[in-house]
Amino acid sequence: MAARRISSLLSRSLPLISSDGKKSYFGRRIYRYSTAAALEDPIKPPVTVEYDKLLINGRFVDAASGKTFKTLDPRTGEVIAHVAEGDAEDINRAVAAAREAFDVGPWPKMTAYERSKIMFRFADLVEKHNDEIAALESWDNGKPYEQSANIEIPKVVRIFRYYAGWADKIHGLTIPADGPHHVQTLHEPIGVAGQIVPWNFPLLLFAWKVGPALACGNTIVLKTAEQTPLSALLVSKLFHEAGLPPGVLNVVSGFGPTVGAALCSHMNVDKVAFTGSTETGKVIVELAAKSNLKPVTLELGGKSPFIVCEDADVDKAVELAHSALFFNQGQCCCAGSRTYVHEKVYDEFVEKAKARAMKRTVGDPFKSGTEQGPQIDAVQFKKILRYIRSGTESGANLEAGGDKLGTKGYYIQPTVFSNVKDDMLIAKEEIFGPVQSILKFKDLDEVIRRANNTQYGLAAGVFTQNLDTANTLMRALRAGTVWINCYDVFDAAIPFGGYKMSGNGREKGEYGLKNYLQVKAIVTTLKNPAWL
Ligand SMILES: NC(=O)c1ccc[n+]([C@@H]2O[C@H](COP(=O)([O-])OP(=O)(O)OC[C@H]3O[C@@H](n4cnc5c(N)ncnc54)[C@H](O)[C@@H]3O)[C@@H](O)[C@H]2O)c1
Repeated sequence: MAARRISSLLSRSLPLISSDGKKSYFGRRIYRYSTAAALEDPIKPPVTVEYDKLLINGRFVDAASGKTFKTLDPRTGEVIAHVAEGDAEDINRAVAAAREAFDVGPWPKMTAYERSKIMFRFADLVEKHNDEIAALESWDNGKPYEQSANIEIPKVVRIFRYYAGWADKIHGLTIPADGPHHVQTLHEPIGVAGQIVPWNFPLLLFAWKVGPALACGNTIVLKTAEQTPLSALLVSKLFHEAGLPPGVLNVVSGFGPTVGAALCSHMNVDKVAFTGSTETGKVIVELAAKSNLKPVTLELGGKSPFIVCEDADVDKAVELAHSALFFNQGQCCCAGSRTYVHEKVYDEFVEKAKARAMKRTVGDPFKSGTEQGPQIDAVQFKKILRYIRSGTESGANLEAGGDKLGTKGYYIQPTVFSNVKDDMLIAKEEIFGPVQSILKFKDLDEVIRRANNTQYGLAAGVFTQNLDTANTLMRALRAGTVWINCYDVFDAAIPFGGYKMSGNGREKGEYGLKNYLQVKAIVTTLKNPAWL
């Protein structure tokens, strides 16, 4: 769809939620958001759903059972589409297609350059259809359209170009060994990769998984999240238009305990890559171990610290900490969900963080200027509201927000708690919503100990102008990524993954290729000595 048409639809006048209401509550003044009249009349998304079946062996097909499930609009809870619901039988069909495309070919037998050309063509097609794909992503997920169109889909394009560039640069080594032997290694694709993605970044995580797997010559059966099945079907169609042979990329929509479990348990799947909760990650590893011991890479949950040191420029730190937490409705595995602030700047920081949250524009994702849309679904919505209640009940100060917005869909007020203690649930567990928890600290040793005192280790943020402080923290923090004076920098070349129970393996960058390669050692006897 033409970009012009989409932007004209988006500029329809619709008021955003204003945030200037105030109300006395338990003797304290807290801020309240005004009634969300604007949310009652959702903007019609500028896209239609064309693909709602399973994609197996290059064709869109119904589920073997004929069943479908509903995918819902998070703005209203209304049905967007009925999508074919796969189960174990469909996984069998998809794995058979992927197996054939791997064992017989053509994918791993094509030259790397031919594979890379198809991936580059696909990236061009995604770029061409950017606005249409972004609209579908935002409709199914609830994230602001401008975020999808200007950040996420361009990043999908970048990831595919990055890995297309790697396809013909993957090679092994020659190794000097004792004795009369010529030793070399081949870096070979693993085979059929099972990939399971969550709903918070449906296409970006599709790209993180599909890009490196295809560059290395693997074939794929991918399971989308049941909340967001649509965008992967659309782009997979484009991949076939770009020349991807049938069977190389199969997409099976459906639920975790059926489709997901069948994929992880399948004896003909050679590897599983999973992104989702730590709880489900444990199930995945167990299913893989109990079947054929396939290797598993995991990108799981987090409770990442964002540390504001005493020398920080408070205004900049407030803005960065705000986006570190609230980006994508707070639904980020690496959200900076424990904001540690030095006592010298704490009071000023809390006041400004509250004011910033109050200014956050919550509204229809298709309205230009919206920073925050609805949460993904009723389950997450209720869970977040329970955490907010728990924060208040455990004695944290509710500085802003604290409630839902509107009567339709899953909108939640940007919420800020101060005076949060490490042992409160809101400081320990992953909320996955727009709830900022601010904690006070006195010195570096203390904040290092507290920041590391978690089962997670996905990411950390540090805000300081002092080089020694930055150097100390970047080494002491036990996390897969440490962002210094920045946050959420997701370049295609930068590896991403977790320490501890945030997962294992790294996605993106050169490291991401390792998940999809195995090493074969070739040893050839030489005449002794070889040069005679
Ligand atoms: N580390 C990362 O890169 C990263 C990125 C995004 C999200 N996450 C994490 O994902 C979680 C939110 O996503 P969610 O609620 O959809 O997680 P989830 O674990 O419930 O679901 C993720 C995916 O796993 C599937 N699944 C569920 N049960 C399964 C089973 N028994 N067998 C196989 N597959 C199964 C789901 O259908 C979905 O596709 C958060 O904890 C978040 O931190 C991590």
